[in-house]
Amino acid sequence: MVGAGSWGTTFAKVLADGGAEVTLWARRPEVAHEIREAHRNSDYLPGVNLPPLVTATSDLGAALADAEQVFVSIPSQSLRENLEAMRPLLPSAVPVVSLMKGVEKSTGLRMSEVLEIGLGLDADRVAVASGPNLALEIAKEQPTAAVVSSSSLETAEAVAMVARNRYFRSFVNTDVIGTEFGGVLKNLVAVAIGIVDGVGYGENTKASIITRGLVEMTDFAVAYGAHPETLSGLAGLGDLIATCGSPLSRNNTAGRLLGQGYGYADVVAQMHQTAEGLASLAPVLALAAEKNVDMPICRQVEQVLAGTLDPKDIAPHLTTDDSEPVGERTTDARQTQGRSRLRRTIERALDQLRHGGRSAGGDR
Ligand SMILES: NC(=O)C1=CN([C@@H]2O[C@H](COP(=O)(O)OP(=O)(O)OC[C@H]3O[C@@H](n4cnc5c(N)ncnc54)[C@H](OP(=O)(O)O)[C@@H]3O)[C@@H](O)[C@H]2O)C=CC1
Ligand SMILES: O=C(CO)COP(=O)(O)O
Repeated sequence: MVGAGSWGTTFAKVLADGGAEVTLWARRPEVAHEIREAHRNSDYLPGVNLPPLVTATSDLGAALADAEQVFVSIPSQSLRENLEAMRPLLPSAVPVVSLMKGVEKSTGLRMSEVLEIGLGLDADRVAVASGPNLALEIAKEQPTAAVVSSSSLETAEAVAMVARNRYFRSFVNTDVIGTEFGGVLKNLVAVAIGIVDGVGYGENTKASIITRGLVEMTDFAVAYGAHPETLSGLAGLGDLIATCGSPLSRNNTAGRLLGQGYGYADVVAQMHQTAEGLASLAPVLALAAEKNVDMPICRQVEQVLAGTLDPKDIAPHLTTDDSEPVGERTTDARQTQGRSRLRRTIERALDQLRHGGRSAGGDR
């Protein structure tokens, strides 16, 4: 496991509780020492005991030596700088799994793409795992589920087999784009919900934004080739509900601070853990513009971050243009939607034929 923050450490526990021997790589020797000697990571998971099958090192080579599967859980914006060191140390032919939920700011690439390029891997060796997975709840062994996705079903199943225990169930699919973008995009909606919480608005506002947020997530991901059912699954709707509903979410927390009137710099200074949504917002909006996908909620979050929108003006009566409510599309828009829905239905049918009657999307 590359990364010993809250998620890397928790996922190491998930794997170990399923019977795997796990070596965590921590960049700080003192973190590795505490995990090795005291079976704790008090910086990130206070009060949680780690199983004996989890050990740790700050030597990347020692962590990767003889690994049968490699999981990566560091902040998305720091992935690229770590790959050069990882590349010569990576055992050949093992799956590499991204647990990260961001896109690279400078390129707009998903984390699986950065792994493929930076480590020189075939897509079939790369998998992503995503779902409603708030680390602290899982570290306390509260039951949940996730999706492991790879363009190779065999790779996804091999990883899911290991990432499974009495409180953690892994489903599989081959819709990497949908699974990965689900995790990225729910963070942006969670920031919006945090802003709403911070302002003091109630459940109607939040439900409207969550529901419309899911539409934005689906429109965006489908425009990039995702299957819409993946966005209704654990990696989309599931994670959206968990992240928007929990004060444990760092994205939600960052939003709440913005809603309470703190500026972007203050929020970043107050966050001691990774809030991926803040860095993913700009590249996601750039990608959305490339495909003509309207993302009014994300745009409003961007304006709040930039200080050009008063947080209390964030609202579900969002418009696609100055006059048009988001959900009530014009006839033209409906016709375009109808056409793209037909195209998606045909693509799905073809995809099902390719996958022996099963769609690549959805959680299985
Ligand atoms: N926490 C959660 O509930 C979940 C998180 N995720 C995703 O997992 C990923 C990691 O997040 P999470 O573990 O929560 O983050 P944390 O902030 O808890 O931990 C970040 C980890 O990455 C290390 N790190 C920071 N900067 C670098 C760097 N430049 N190079 C190498 N290592 C670095 C930190 O080391 P140090 O301690 O030395 O700073 C720490 O071990 C994110 O993409 C997040 O979206 C996904 C599902 C659930
Ligand atoms: O991805 C997560 C839950 O699935 C964690 O969300 P935060 O990064 O907002 O804490």
